[in-house]
Amino acid sequence: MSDENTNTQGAAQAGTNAEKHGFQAEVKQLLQLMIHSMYSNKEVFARELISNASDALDTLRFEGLKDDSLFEGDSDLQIWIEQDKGNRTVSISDNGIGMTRDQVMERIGTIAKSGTRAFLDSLSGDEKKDAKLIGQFGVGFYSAFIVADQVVVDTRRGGESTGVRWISDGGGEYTLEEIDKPRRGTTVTLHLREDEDEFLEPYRMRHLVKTYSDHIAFPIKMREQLSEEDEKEGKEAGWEQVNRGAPLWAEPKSSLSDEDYVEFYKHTSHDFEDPLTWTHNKVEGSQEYTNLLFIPKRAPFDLFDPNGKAHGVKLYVQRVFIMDDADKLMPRYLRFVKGVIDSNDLPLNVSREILQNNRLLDKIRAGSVKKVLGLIESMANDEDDPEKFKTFSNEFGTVLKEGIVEDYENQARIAKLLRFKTTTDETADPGVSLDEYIARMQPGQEKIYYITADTLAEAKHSPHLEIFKKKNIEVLLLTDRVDEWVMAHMTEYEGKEFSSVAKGALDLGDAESEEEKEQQKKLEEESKDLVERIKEALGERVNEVRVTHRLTDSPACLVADEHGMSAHLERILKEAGQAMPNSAPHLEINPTHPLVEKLASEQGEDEFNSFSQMLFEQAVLAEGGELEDPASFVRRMNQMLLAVSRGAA
Ligand SMILES: Nc1ncnc2c1ncn2[C@@H]1O[C@H](COP(=O)(O)OP(=O)(O)OP(=O)(O)O)[C@@H](O)[C@H]1O
Repeated sequence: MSDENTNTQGAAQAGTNAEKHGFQAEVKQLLQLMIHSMYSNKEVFARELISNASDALDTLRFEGLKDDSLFEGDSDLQIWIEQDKGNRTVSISDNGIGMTRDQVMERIGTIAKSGTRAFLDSLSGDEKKDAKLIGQFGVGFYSAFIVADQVVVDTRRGGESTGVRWISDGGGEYTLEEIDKPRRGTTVTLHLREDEDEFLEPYRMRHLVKTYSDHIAFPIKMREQLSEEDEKEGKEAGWEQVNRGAPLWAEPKSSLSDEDYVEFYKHTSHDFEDPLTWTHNKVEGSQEYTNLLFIPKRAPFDLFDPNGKAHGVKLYVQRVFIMDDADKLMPRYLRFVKGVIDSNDLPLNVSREILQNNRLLDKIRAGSVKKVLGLIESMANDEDDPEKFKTFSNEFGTVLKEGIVEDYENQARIAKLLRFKTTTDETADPGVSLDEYIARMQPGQEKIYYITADTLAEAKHSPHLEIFKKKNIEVLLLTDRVDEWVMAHMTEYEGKEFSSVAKGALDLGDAESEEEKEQQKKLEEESKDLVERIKEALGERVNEVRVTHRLTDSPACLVADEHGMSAHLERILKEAGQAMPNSAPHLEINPTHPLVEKLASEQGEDEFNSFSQMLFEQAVLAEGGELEDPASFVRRMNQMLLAVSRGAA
């Protein structure tokens, strides 16, 4: 067994048939950054390489279910760690699935993750901060270069006749050559850097394995430690298992410590930070399964990248790894959840096709979603430790919102967990809940009001909010990209309807007194002529002109149809390249505003027209919209300024 676990004498020299290849530019940059910013956490290499070995064993066990020949008669799956003081190397070997030459080129030397470039650009140069970010990106195999100045990978895929050797010093190039490799699987040999001799000490590596990889489901073996006597006699050390070697999730909760969970999380998720929280359940009854699900502390950099592939939740059947296609196990809106689900009932020879429409799996998924929502609820209700929910909400609140659309069955539960900035409390961290909103609704107020906009400033200063401010009615300020879409699907909460302040004729219900309603009616009567004249002047640019109910300080604003799209949504869709029919908005005017009074007294036809256009155009701007003909707006504005200054002179 031992003969294969180290592959070189001193620094490895590429053989004569070796080919040189260059790293992808991103890899080069990531390597340099990693070596510098991760140095204070250099021991992560052990966890990362052992995780990769364990994944390779999992894959072999799964593929071997269908193709027994992959095992090549050796189904005793293990990981070996060998230290060689003479050559100053540490090697980590597995008899897992291994890689073909093409796979090596594809997987080591390139980074397939989408958004890598953007990620690298987002690094600040501050080593401490960057270390956290890189950790979240997944340092993986490349972490080997933190402690090694040369890394050699020998690998042979199960069933292939030849192996391949990959050698690199992390400087931008690697060589590849064909080798003879009797044992299937992979050996990664690290030629340690000058000051890294600590990793040659057996107790140091054992400690690392115990600390970080105790619950890897496969035996991790190291050399027995010989007594002085045995050494004198020249006895060769055998192998002994140094980790616990049982899958953590299968053990009873009572025997596990928080450290056990944290260590396991870091392994399965390749996360660098501790998880925020977790839930571990053994479900028995008509279905038997175990789930161990974690919520991370930080959103991955590609959370909103449609091509981003999160590590997500892994499916096991009777402890055998089956797949990590997170979509089947967790809905999209919980894509940040990590961990394992292990079923006792699914057949071991399941294929992805079978899993496509599997009722058992659907039930497991539904049960696991309920557990995750329960976990979030317990954070939200934990008054002793509000920080956790704050972190959760700030990192994942936006994704959770997608659940309103995606998971109708749990909509009410999800809505309860959302937090919003509002006109009453825009500094609340993480925000105001709908329950809090309802508790402070004004007497007579029946609806939950909201406004959507691109930015908080735009939302806050919208003229649509004027009457709400005056009446002390709280309005939710929605500025996430998904908000329009979410609100189209969330019509009510606890029997209270949602209402956009920018849509339809405003009805404040009993929040308005009879007297106010009378006054409004009177104003509408008196302004009939003015409304008609403005409508005539604006023609097709507006749908309807009416006297506002919303404004107290502004002269005019735009309003969308009750059931139509808000101007904000129309803009989002246009920006996304969707062809939009040009739907004209309603213009609401405030006849008590001095500018509108001035307009009403304008006798000249041309002046009235020009003034009306300007009123409309400033309403478009106040809404965050763009003018089709900004130059004409500026011309009209200048004309008016001149007229005013002449009048003043
Ligand atoms: N011991 C191994 N046996 C087989 N394949 C391996 C082994 N180590 C690495 N690989 C392959 O190389 C790929 C890249 O590994 P790397 O550790 O960089 O990234 P990762 O494990 O996919 O994700 P992360 O960046 O989160 O660690 C792996 O996905 C795997 O396909």
